[in-house]
Amino acid sequence: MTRLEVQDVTVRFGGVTAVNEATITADGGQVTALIGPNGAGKTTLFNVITGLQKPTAGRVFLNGNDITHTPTHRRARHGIARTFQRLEAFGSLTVEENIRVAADAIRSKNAKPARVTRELIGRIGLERYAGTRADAVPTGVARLVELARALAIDPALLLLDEPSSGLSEAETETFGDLLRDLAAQGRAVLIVEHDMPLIMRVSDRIHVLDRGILIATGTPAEVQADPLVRKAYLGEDEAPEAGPAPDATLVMPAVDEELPPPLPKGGGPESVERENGVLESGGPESGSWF
Ligand SMILES: Nc1ncnc2c1ncn2[C@@H]1O[C@H](COP(=O)(O)OP(=O)(O)OP(=O)(O)O)[C@@H](O)[C@H]1O
Repeated sequence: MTRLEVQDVTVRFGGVTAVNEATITADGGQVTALIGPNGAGKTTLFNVITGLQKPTAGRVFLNGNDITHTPTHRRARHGIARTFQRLEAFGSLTVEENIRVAADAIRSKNAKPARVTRELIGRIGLERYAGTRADAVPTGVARLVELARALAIDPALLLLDEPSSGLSEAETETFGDLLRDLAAQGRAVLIVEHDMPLIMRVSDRIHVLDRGILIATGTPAEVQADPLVRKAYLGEDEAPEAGPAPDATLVMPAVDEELPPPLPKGGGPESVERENGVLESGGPESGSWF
């Protein structure tokens, strides 16, 4: 079974310590979440796992093998796939062609790229957009194209960076089910996401980063009841006294009351946002967490 281990990873950018001795794991068959406020170091840690960012210190292991210095393209061959916060699909290619390009990369595994592409289009529900240019589809659909492209290499470890931004409520619901299915297939799914109801619903385990430091790891209920996490959510002055673990379903409304409401979910086709031809994530830019 797949196992990712990130051990004591530190990343410094000049005087900024983006990640500070963080240790996290992600296992096959599970959805693992990495959450934290803006600037907590989540994307930096993803970059370390995929090889885009060299850690200042610490190591990364996949199935016990040290991949800390393995180049990004070789990590992909080892079964690590990733989607980005800022969408990366080829705008001038159709949705189908985008997926096909990725599927072509696994020829060596004896899978037929055309069949893989067709199956993914059906499975992710992209039939309607298969012939549409990727730069002409709604943001939510573009996110699903990213996911399909990542799945085309049949990854053992799937890293998703804010995959639900731009999805409508209904699309998010379906997306959550899809994540559970992917884990049920034995994949390790590691997700960075600001949509807390989604995270609490789909995650087996959650790691919480705050200013580069791992402050908690546990089940959704454990993490929501953790005094340090609640302090990070509510701010220094508003943190409640540490008390008995509240029921997970009770925590969310309480937290919502304390913070500004989250940005609304993208509304499907109407939520397309583009800048210089690049599809935007539409993700939350505010400092609010829940
Ligand atoms: N290339 C870089 N050079 C300098 N500082 C950086 C760089 N990349 C990230 N940082 C800083 O490192 C810290 C962590 O950033 P990171 O993007 O990893 O956080 P994040 O948790 O993913 O935030 P968000 O939720 O907003 O995406 C921030 O203070 C950020 O400004």
